[in-house]
Amino acid sequence: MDLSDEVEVRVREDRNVTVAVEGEGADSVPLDESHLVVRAMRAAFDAVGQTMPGVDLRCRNAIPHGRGLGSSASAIVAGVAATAALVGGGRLDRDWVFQTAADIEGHPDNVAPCVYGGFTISWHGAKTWRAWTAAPAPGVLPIVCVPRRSLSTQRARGLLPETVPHSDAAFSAGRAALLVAAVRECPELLFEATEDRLHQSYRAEAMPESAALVESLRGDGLAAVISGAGPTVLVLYHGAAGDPHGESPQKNSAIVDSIRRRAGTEWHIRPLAIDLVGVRVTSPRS
Ligand SMILES: Nc1ncnc2c1ncn2[C@@H]1O[C@H](COP(=O)(O)OP(=O)(O)O)[C@@H](O)[C@H]1O
Ligand SMILES: N[C@@H](CCOP(=O)(O)O)C(=O)O
Repeated sequence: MDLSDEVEVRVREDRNVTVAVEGEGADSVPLDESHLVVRAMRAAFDAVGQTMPGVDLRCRNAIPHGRGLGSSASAIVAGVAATAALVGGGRLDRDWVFQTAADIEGHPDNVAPCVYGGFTISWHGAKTWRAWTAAPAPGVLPIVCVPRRSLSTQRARGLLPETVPHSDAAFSAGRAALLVAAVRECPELLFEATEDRLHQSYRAEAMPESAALVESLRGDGLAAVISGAGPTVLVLYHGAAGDPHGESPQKNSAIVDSIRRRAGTEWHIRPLAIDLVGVRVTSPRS
């Protein structure tokens, strides 16, 4: 989705590292070596066998933290992409960034869309992280409902059971396959494709308001799910069910207004474009 942080990196003459943060996380993230972008840069320099130079980092953050919108993956990808550009003379090797960032994050779920943009499926192959990317069908509009309260991915993970019933696993495999067809070609199937039996009910106790909003929006026929590990609610909208005209700007704005009314003032409702490019490195500013 088209929601991104910006990290400006200036190489220093000495080995010191400074961090300045504006926007999301400005009052909570550390400003020292433990800052996630610094950690990612250091790990990426280690991976290429080079010593990290001193840098001044300026982070302008737009992605809310701990909301299931992949802020940690974005920070890691920013640090690794900056390193790739510094060691590669400005050239961005996306595949290397993907491998390195997924190693650091420990899974590729959010790193893959950050690096490549679009709709991605990612997994671990025999030896390396793998990703398949494609553009969603025209007119699929993601709408995120972001609550004020955050929830760490670590806590949400802790609520998942070690095992699930075989019937739920089979149901989920079918829905995962259906989701690919729905996002790529048949958005009218998005509602059924987003039925979940793998994580939402287990995590509901940690985010009851999100679980209630998902249920209420799905009651209206909207394809609402928990985004990532939560607590953001994501709606994948594509016109009203049975409407032959599909989406339109007016209808999109009407649906956003209706979600706003339903969710209430505790939620920030944002329609987001789909970014098909992924991480970008721009030339040094003068
Ligand atoms: N831009 C950033 N800069 C520094 N640290 C970050 C940044 N984004 C995320 N983090 C770290 O990652 C944590 C959130 O990660 P996580 O719980 O996985 O949630 P999310 O769904 O937002 O990725 C934050 O509390 C912070 O420690
Ligand atoms: N899909 C994974 C990872 C979610 O990460 P997040 O940072 O988007 O919350 C999961 O559900 O655990």
